[in-house]
Amino acid sequence: MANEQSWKIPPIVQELAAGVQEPPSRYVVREKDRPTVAGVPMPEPIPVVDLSRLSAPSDDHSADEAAKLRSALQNWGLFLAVGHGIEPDLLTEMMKVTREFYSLPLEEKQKYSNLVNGKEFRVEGYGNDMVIAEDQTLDWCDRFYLIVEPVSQKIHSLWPTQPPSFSDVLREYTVRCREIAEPVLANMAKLVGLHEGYFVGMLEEATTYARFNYYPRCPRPGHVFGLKPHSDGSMITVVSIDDAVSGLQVQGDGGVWYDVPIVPNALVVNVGDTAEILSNGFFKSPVHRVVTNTERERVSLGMFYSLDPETEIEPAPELVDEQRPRRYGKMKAKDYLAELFEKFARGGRAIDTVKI
Ligand SMILES: O=C(O)CCC(=O)C(=O)O
Ligand SMILES: [Fe+2]
Repeated sequence: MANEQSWKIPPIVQELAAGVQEPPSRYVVREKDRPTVAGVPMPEPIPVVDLSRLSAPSDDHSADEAAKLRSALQNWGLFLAVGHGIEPDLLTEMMKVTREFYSLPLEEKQKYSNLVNGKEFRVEGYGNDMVIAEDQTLDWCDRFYLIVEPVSQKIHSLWPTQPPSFSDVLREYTVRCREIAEPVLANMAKLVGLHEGYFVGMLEEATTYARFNYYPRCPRPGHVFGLKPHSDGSMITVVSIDDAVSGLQVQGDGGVWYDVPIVPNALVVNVGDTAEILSNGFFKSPVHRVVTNTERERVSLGMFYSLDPETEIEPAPELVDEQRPRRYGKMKAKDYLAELFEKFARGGRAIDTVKI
């Protein structure tokens, strides 16, 4: 029986997409906000940073690479990481089990639903957007969120038993991804004149979320968002994007949307709102979105390095002075996350609520 709140429980897009010729109206973006599916190629090539060079003992290479990182983070808030040490086989395997998970029958995936008792939304689990308003525009994607670190925060019952290797591959990938995040954060701290361990230290015992995204084919890519424009709430995010199907776009100066190209075995690393706030605006958390296509489904996996829920997010005192007054207020990480979901649902940005 449909009750008055049934709009709060959106359908699984994968199921919906299999049966419709047109996206239902709840997915259709207002005309003025609709995406141009072929984004603009980057005006300059998207920065590629070789992490093996960045971490090499001080020599010319590491200085060159640090300069590239600086310009990438200041101009785009995002770069493609190569030389990151994760073997191509592990990347391939991670994406393979992601696709296999989404190929499972609906009843199997629903065992990990993000709706507690079939109605209360929580971040972790499998499903769709948190719906807070009946007129909210929904995204053309399904997602599966898991806390992967620290072990004490994991919700073990949400770790899928199918495909059988999913959990092992994810555990291995989590360890290896942290080996990427930490040197990037150490270099980011150095770029703003903080000691190397400043940001890394804040992430010890903090929460890392894995978000598996699934974007079904869409009969009208120009009318929907795979993922609406947003910035991530994390400190940084490491994303493994589909190696064959593009769709990720980043907003550059003047509001222009640029396609992020696929570079084999590279990972996308982007700054999140937390790093923007902690750095007092030195780093910019880029607005990005995902567009769909008529031909092929697409998957991606984001690892969101976030602060411990009880920690206050606020500019590092060392980065606030008369020349650079404080640009952001403070908010507990857990409250920021709640704000992020709320704002995301309404198409806004949480960071705007703490800007001074
Ligand atoms: O699918 C992608 O390429 C990006 C996903 C993303 O931006 C996110 O999960 O926050
Ligand atoms: Fe994102």
